Amino acid sequence: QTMSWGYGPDNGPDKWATEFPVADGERQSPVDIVPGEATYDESLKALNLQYDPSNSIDILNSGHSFQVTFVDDSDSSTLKDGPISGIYRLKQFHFHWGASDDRGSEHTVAGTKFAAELHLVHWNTKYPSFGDAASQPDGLAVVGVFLQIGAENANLQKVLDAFDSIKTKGKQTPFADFDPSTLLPGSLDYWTYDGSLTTPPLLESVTWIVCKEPISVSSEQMAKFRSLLFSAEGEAESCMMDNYRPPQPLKGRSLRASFQ
Ligand SMILES: NS(=O)(=O)c1ccc(C(=O)NCc2cccc(O)c2)cc1
Ligand SMILES: [Zn+2]
Repeated sequence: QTMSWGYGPDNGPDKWATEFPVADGERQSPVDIVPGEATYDESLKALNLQYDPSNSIDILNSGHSFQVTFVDDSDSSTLKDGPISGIYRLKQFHFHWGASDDRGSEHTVAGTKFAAELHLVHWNTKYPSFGDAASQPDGLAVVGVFLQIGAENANLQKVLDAFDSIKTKGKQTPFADFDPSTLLPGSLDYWTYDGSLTTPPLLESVTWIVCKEPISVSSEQMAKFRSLLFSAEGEAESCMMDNYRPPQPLKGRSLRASFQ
């Protein structure tokens, strides 16, 4: 019985290719973003993110991260413009983080690791559902935001305050009226490239949009992230940390910048 994927020595990123051969594919994520190698593209539009806080439903410990899930049966929380065409709906947001403040992000910037990375996951409404979109080359668009150690982030704290009721894998609790735009940086300058999901099934269906400006998180708040468990209730406790995939080869892909 093959163990399910995770981030440990026996089931972590170096082992994923066995069950998910696309792990060695041509458009895998994350990547190391080298600003000097990005091409400024003046045709790239500004990101148009319109989120309705009433669409937030619940917060879940998925066993790999935690996620806040949104109602996506209408165009009330959407991503438009930027590098994409059409309308993409917000499905969920989640994070990746480290066992210590010196690592945790998936994308890196000229080798620099941030303490954590936020992913806002959207799907292309030209397809009937997230699941259908996830298997299409233009099916998904994920906005990535780096978290850098600094001042406490009051907006992020609202998410962390829900952690006591989702400590173990599979637990979820209502999480209403949360506006994810409060987690966006002041500038929406971004890098963009064609990539994949950063966890199995690693589908090569993601237009990545990584914001240049980080948001802040305090060291104490990062400790709260690490209070979650990978393990389910009744299992041997395993702290949720280092749930990030390291950068993958760019393999000739173009990396564009929306800014000079
Ligand atoms: N870290 S990431 O943003 O690349 C990411 C976003 C979403 C997912 C995800 O939704 N996984 C579950 C899934 C994947 C494909 C089809 C499905 O129905 C569900 C995984 C990774
Ligand atoms: Zn992610």
